[in-house]
Amino acid sequence: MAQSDKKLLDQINYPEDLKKISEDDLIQVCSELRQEIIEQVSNNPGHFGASLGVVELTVALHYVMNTPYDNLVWDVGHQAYGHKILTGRKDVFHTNRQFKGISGFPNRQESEYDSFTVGHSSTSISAALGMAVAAQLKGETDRKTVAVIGDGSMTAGLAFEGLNNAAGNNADLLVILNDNNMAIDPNTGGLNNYLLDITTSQTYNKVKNDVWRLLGKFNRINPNTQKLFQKVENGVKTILLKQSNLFEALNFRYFGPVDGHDVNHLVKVLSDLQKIPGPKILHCITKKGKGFKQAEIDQTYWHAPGKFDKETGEIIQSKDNGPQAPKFQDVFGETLVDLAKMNDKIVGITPAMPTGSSMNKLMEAMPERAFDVGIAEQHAVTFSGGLAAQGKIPFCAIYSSFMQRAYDQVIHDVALQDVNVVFCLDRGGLVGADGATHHGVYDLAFMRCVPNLTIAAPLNEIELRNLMYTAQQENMGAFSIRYPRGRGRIIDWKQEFEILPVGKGQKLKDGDDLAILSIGAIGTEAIDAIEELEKEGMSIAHYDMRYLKPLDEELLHEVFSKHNNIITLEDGCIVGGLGSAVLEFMSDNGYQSRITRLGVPDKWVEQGTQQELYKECGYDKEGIIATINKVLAKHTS
Ligand SMILES: Cc1ncc(C[n+]2csc(CCOP(=O)(O)OP(=O)(O)O)c2C)c(N)n1
Ligand SMILES: CC(=O)[C@@H](O)[C@H](O)COP(=O)(O)O
Ligand SMILES: [Mg+2]
Repeated sequence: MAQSDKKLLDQINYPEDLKKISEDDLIQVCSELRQEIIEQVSNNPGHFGASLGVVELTVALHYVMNTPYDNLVWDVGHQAYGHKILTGRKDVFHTNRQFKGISGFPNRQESEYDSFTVGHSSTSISAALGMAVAAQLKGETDRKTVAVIGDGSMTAGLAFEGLNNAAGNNADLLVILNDNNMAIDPNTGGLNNYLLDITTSQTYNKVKNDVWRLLGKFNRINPNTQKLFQKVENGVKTILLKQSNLFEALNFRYFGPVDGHDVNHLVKVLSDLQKIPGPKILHCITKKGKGFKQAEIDQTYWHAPGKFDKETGEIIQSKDNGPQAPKFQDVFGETLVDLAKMNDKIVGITPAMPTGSSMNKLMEAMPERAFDVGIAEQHAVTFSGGLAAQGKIPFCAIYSSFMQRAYDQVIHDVALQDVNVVFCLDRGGLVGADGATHHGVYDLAFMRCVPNLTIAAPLNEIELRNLMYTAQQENMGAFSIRYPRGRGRIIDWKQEFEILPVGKGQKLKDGDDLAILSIGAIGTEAIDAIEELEKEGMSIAHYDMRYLKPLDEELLHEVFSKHNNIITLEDGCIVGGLGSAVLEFMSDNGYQSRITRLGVPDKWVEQGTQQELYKECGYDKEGIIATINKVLAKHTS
């Protein structure tokens, strides 16, 4: 049997095992944990740089805290791989993000060490505060609560709502600000500049050192002299306030910045902070990708790389199967640049996803007309509303699942204003390995009930391009276009622009036995299914609705007058989307066909490849064929 090179990590399955290791050996534990993450993720891709950056913090936290009794809340959770490995999941970590495997994010259903299910950013402070207050109410005075939040996630309004509330109620909460000066792309905005300032300012650091010296003394002195300490500390605090420390001004005690890669120092600091009650913040400076050269250099790429060689860092390319169709996000990015050249009213907005959404293409081509507003979906939408109120045409690109956070802004600050904002909802539908927190399956349903909003979903890349072209025509109002994660099928997609009339779908093919009504790119699964069934002599009609709102009623009258059996197909929740809209149409118009709805059932769908998940939900090619056969077997005899 091969000798393990992880002698210490091999002995650790749970934090109680970690606690048996001597402080002197913690550096070695960190090195082995880092190596484990590198080996696992090189072979089974996932989030990488963020977990490498918090190895020392993770080890120190589990060394000092009494988890799971103490609550440890990770923000986003993409950095929690080390946490998972140290809390009972080392042996199953190779199934990370896979179908029926473990989740890529902390998940309450998966482990008692995951105190909160996460995936969307900036929830940690509010959730941790809730836990700290609950502990207070239950009289659990010994129970500690820690939130770990990145500098990127700290830019969201929700994080500040949590800070504001925490400061007002004096609960025992430690917020660890993991500052690596990066989001997925470089972090932006005033807070980012502020954090850089307090990290580098000489005067500030002198005051900080005084605080640490006092803290050291505090641990050695007896309780009777603590009052004296507090007096001195209040004096220091006043100086800090004079330095305009934002967190101090919010009534948090601010400590740091500290080196987030010095595990022994972190253990000491965290132990010290456990003795200080009330809301406090520890500012840790870390490097995203720490310990893997390439990941430290190109931090955006290595946020979530594909497979790579764990020794050399070389990316392992998938087999070359000839020219590939583009990713939908790239069709969006390139088309936006083309349109912005033609129409000078167009501007682009992304909440912290320039690379993921391909807004970076407009940022490169026309930097003055593209805005990365930080992780701030609500602001991104209202900011777009303001731009549009002054005659601009904002293309606001947001992942469908993150748009959930900005629902009121869609209604109140765009639709109600009657302005021309184009929402480009990327990752619409099941997204795959990110799982339940990230599936973009609700937008069709939650957008459909908003008045004054046009809702479209392209069948393919050419339609995406043309819908974007259509949406920026005069007086189009609020317009939402959703498209999936990944690639389409059309290689030659850059064709002449064409207007796709609002509220008009298309008949893709005639047929007698049954009709499929689909919306969006999932329609290609129906195309494949129909092709297969035609070989067996079946005749299936297929309509691509293209617009969910307004619905193409003319087309629907045609469908209902010809067909008794209709299947609706959408890569979205079955409650409230296309299927529901078609049922409403049928009822309103007195038709009596049989409608079978295919889409995401009313339950949580976990992680897997997109194909595995389409299958699980019954709307991959085989699932569609099975449904057609079932419907026809039941109703044609
Ligand atoms: C509401 C929401 N918007 C966007 C994202 C996408 N996202 C995931 S991680 C991340 C960057 C987070 O930056 P930071 O908190 O600094 O963590 P780091 O990756 O630097 O460790 C973003 C934008 C998300 N998960 N949730
Ligand atoms: C953690 C997080 O929210 C992002 O990193 C997300 O996983 C990105 O998804 P894509 O890979 O689809 O860009
Ligand atoms: Mg960061």
